[in-house]
Amino acid sequence: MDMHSLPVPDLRDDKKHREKQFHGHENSNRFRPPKYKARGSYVMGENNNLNRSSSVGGGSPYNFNNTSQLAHAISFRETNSSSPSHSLPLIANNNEDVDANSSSSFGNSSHFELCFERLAKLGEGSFGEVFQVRDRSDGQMYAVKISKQLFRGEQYRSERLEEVRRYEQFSGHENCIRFIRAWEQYDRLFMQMELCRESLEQYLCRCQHQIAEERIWHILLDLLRGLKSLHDRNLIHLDIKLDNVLIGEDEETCKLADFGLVIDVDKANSHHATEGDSRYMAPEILQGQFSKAADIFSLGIAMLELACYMDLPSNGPLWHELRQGILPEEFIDKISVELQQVIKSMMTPDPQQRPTVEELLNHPRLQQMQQREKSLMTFNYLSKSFRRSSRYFWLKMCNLKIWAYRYIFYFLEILHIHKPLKLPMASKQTDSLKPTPYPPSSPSNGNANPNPHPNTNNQLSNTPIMPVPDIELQLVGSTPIANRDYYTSDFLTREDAFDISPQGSPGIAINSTPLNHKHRDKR
Ligand SMILES: Nc1ncnc2c1ncn2[C@@H]1O[C@H](COP(=O)(O)OP(=O)(O)OP(=O)(O)O)[C@@H](O)[C@H]1O
Ligand SMILES: [Mg+2]
Repeated sequence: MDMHSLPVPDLRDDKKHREKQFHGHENSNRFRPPKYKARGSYVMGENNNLNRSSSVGGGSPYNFNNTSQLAHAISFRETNSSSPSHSLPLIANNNEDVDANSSSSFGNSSHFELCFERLAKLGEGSFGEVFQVRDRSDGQMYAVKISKQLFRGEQYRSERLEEVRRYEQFSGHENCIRFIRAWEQYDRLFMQMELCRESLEQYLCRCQHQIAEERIWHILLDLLRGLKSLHDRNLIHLDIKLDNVLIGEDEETCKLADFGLVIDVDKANSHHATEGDSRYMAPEILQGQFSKAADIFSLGIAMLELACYMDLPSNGPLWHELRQGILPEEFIDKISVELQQVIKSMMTPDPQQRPTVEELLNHPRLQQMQQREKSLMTFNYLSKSFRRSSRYFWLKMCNLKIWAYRYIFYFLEILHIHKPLKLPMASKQTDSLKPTPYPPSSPSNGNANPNPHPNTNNQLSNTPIMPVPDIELQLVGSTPIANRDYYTSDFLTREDAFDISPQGSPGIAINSTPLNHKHRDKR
């Protein structure tokens, strides 16, 4: 193929595009090259699965027909699936928050305004504006993409709704954007999806040329995985570019987004397919050849832009050189030979010679990374289950300890009932402790004076011998058995608890809860 003979796309120069976009002055139609009209006209994928499940009415601020004023949920999923896509977003109970610019009555506000608080504009493309919103019903943050153009006709509307089908299709994949639901109202399409941190384009502008090569490899791996989920279904993205790759909330995972141009490979060449951004466009697209290899080229050139911080041309001599396998040395030299080779292979002019997604995923470097990820996941899984089982085991042990202590104290209690302690008490008792007098000592045991203290013998002969308070019952009753672990020392080595000498106050002795260490400290 003589690549020199390729026609130069007639596009406006957009050198300042990146800066402008980063600062939010993007002209959204700038990147769209003139539409390539392939043979015949592109017929929208059969739309007979379309479910318009629910609708909410409202007076329109515009003058549309009645049907367009109603909010319709759009979904191509099975009606019995449990996903929320069949339902419209919930209208919050408290509608007072509806922003002042919109009319707050249910009758005049769009469903979007009733359900979401618009916080910021995240970006804009040729088809839609994307806003960061807070869902009034659950307080969570989302992104909502609102189509810019009104549905001019059924064909245009069908094309826009096709994007919903694709979002739904890839929503479950880790490297594709998570889709929540879509609905149409006032001849516009609204798509609610997960909120991402930023696009790769914005990331590149923020980091300048300081993205580590290791990170580039990780991004490539993520995008190849996302792309594989499309190619496995025989679908092609046709609009892979930094702006259509989003970085998730974890600031790590890269996700493919913007499925507006996705098309079935088999239908792509016989129908009216739309090519994407000319800066990322594979050369064969100009001849009307749409294939999976076109996505590989776009991903390759996007990696070149990311790794070498190269401003990609949308036309001109450099545009052609890049499509003839000539990569400017001053840029490509910045990266390792290994990465250079991968990018060059992805940008091979002949689409047949380009590696497939599977072949790229089998690259030794990417294999090694996947292997490392797998071992890390296994390690995380094992350590998680070890932590869980050790927690379970420890709980069981604690329960055993609790039961063991309970039994010990029940046992001690029983022992005490049968053999109560008979120790002398101080002659002066506090009023707060009203001890019951000892029963008269039995002559049979010959223990007329049970008090062994020599200094108190005389006093004791005139005063009744006081009993030992029921210490053990206080111990059991005042211990928060169910709430903590027990240590033998808590119960068994507390001298205070059993300190019933005449000087000691029985009141202190009664306060024998093992947890109360203050008493000991005071002394
Ligand atoms: N879920 C999201 N979270 C955060 N930002 C987003 C999200 N979706 C889109 N954006 C931002 O909005 C921009 C435009 O979104 P999107 O690419 O879907 O619109 P588009 O009109 O289809 O664009 P294009 O011109 O590429 O077809 C993105 O480049 C990105 O910066
Ligand atoms: Mg886009």
